[in-house]
Amino acid sequence: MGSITPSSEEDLTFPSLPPFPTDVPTVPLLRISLKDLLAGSAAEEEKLWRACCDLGFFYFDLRGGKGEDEEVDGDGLLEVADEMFGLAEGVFGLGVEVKEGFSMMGQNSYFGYKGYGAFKDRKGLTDRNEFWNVSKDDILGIKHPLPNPEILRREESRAMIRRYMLGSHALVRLILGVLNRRLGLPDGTLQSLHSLTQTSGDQLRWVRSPPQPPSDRRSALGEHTDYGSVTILFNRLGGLQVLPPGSDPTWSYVQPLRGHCIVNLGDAMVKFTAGILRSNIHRVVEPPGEQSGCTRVSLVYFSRPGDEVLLRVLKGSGVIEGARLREGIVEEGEVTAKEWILKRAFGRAKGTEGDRLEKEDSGVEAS
Ligand SMILES: O=C(O)CCC(=O)C(=O)O
Ligand SMILES: [Fe+2]
Repeated sequence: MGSITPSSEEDLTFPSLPPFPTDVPTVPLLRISLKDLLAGSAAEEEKLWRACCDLGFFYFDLRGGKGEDEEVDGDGLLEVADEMFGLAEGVFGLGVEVKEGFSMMGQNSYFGYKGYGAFKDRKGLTDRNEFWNVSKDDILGIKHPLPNPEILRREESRAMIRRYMLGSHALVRLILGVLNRRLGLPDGTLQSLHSLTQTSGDQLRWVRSPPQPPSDRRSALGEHTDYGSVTILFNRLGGLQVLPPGSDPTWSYVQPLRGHCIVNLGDAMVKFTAGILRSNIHRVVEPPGEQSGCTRVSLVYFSRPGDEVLLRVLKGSGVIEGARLREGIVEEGEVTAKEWILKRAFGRAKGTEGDRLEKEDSGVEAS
């Protein structure tokens, strides 16, 4: 695994942070240019398709990418993502007791706060992160507002989060549009399963992991596949690792690149396409090298199918039907996205079997 070698005129580092080391294994994710994709580049579309089939992870270069309808706005999203990192400081800076008052466990809800060490991995080891989930349906007024601390009830915070969610969702729709075409599905199929106005488990998450004692280090966030559809991730410090497919896989870092987000597919896309698309195992460990002394915060948008969407192989595409037959997938029973998300989310809280993929079980925790 080489390291990312940007073309010489590009500086994709984060000047205010210690550098990402050059001597650790990294995954050479494909870099897709939003600008070129929007301009209709067939080569860019082909790269996106390959990345989604082969690894299920890619970099999306957001710089200068603006759609005609103004919904997709790469620079606008980069800007609001920056502001969202600022808001995260205020949210995590609240006292532990305040934060615990919004615990997702206490509320038996998937939204709100998860305290440091509240989840266990399969080996029973507790995590080394705290996170906060905010519901898209709350922010867009599709459901009534959930309990939130004052900092997240402020209209300026809600407006910022709304912009961030709309911007991320616009990217998701663009990606789904390309995949829909390549899969030969009837026009708009994937987009309609991920409509903004439907109730869904879509959410943002901030994840925060403080430095760990050198003598006692472990994953900050255990290995898992995401269980939704498309994840849009903003990283600044290293720590995210992917286990690439292959006979002798090595956990490899994803080097954060300024101006880019990281996109990965979740298990719902694998289900819908009978395994044509890939959701890859990943985890978060301490930032590498000189970065290990820093507190790591990441910003994630998880898009998921609408609550009532059935998690099953999609009809209407010969390509998908061929894959279903090849894989011998016979579907029994019906699971809605809502049921599936709750099962996967709370399986994880307990570190139980409930949190695993079924047939395509990768034997790992899900996120
Ligand atoms: O923090 C990251 O970079 C990744 C987070 C993640 O994988 C998750 O929350 O599912
Ligand atoms: Fe994840």
